[in-house]
Amino acid sequence: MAESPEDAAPAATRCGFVALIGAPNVGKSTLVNALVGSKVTIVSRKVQTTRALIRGIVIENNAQIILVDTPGIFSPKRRLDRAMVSTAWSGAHDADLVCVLLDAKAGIDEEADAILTKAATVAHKKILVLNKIDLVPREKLLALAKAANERLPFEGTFMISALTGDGVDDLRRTLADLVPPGPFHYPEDQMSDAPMRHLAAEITREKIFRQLHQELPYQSTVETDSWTERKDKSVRIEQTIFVERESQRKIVLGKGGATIKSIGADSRKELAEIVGQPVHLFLFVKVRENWSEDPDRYREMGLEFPKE
Ligand SMILES: Nc1nc2c(ncn2[C@@H]2O[C@H](COP(=O)(O)OP(=O)(O)OP(=O)(O)O)[C@@H](O)[C@H]2O)c(=O)[nH]1
Repeated sequence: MAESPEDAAPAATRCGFVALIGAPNVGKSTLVNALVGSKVTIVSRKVQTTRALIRGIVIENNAQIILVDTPGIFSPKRRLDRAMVSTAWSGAHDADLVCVLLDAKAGIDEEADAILTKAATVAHKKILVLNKIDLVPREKLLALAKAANERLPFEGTFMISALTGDGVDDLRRTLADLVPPGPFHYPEDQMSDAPMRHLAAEITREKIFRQLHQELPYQSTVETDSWTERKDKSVRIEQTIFVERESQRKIVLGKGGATIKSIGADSRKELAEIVGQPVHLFLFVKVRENWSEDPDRYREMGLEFPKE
């Protein structure tokens, strides 16, 4: 976590880390985007798209809220999955405040049940956030809020729709009140400390997800190799997509390179919007057997490499 001298800001400011904890697909990334008001993490219909901790930063009144968007929590089987889960929980233990998100439509299902049990072991203040209220009648929400509050003590319960923005302002104000007093950790104009290279890799990965619907996306990763600002105010970005097998490389390339071309075009368009300047994107596809067992790839994604 960033350090700044105690006297760097007036005493009236507040600043803290808020971890979002919830089952895959509960809407954490959508909520981060709604709270921050600009796209900082990728959103996909497929589960477990968020692999690393990506923070969004919000200023509300005199408070700086640093959001830690954790990977979805689920029962880990593969090594990569275990890394994601332990990263998620270490985010919760390091934070000043924890938001436990429940999908209002799904209610307390098996996954939510496991999360509530584990959340009870986190010592920090916790807030219950029932998301997707646009999909559920009011009576059901009240019953769910009651059931969850009976499981563990929450500082407050919020019923929101991260998608429509309903209730999000209220939640933001409360988070601002609850983070501890202290100086800002980040410059005020900084929306996300996720390095642009990482965000750029996430965007390309999102396009791979969208275009290749089978098993493949889970066995691929993207790294940004270079990011060069050019004299004509455009930026040249080179990225490598790693897959595990030659057959997968062929799928990513597509017939005559059609698939990779289309992935690149989509990604380039979105990157240009985000950076606000023309982007030249170069994508390479490499086979790296067992990349999901390679500690270096984990470091690139901001994850700890689990020992077993
Ligand atoms: N109807 C409705 N859909 C929502 C809401 N919030 C999120 N969603 C949808 O739920 C899906 C999952 O949202 P994400 O934000 O990617 O979920 P996540 O928890 O970050 O998922 P992981 O990264 O897999 O952990 C997306 O299709 C969102 O559009 C909401 O308030 N209402």
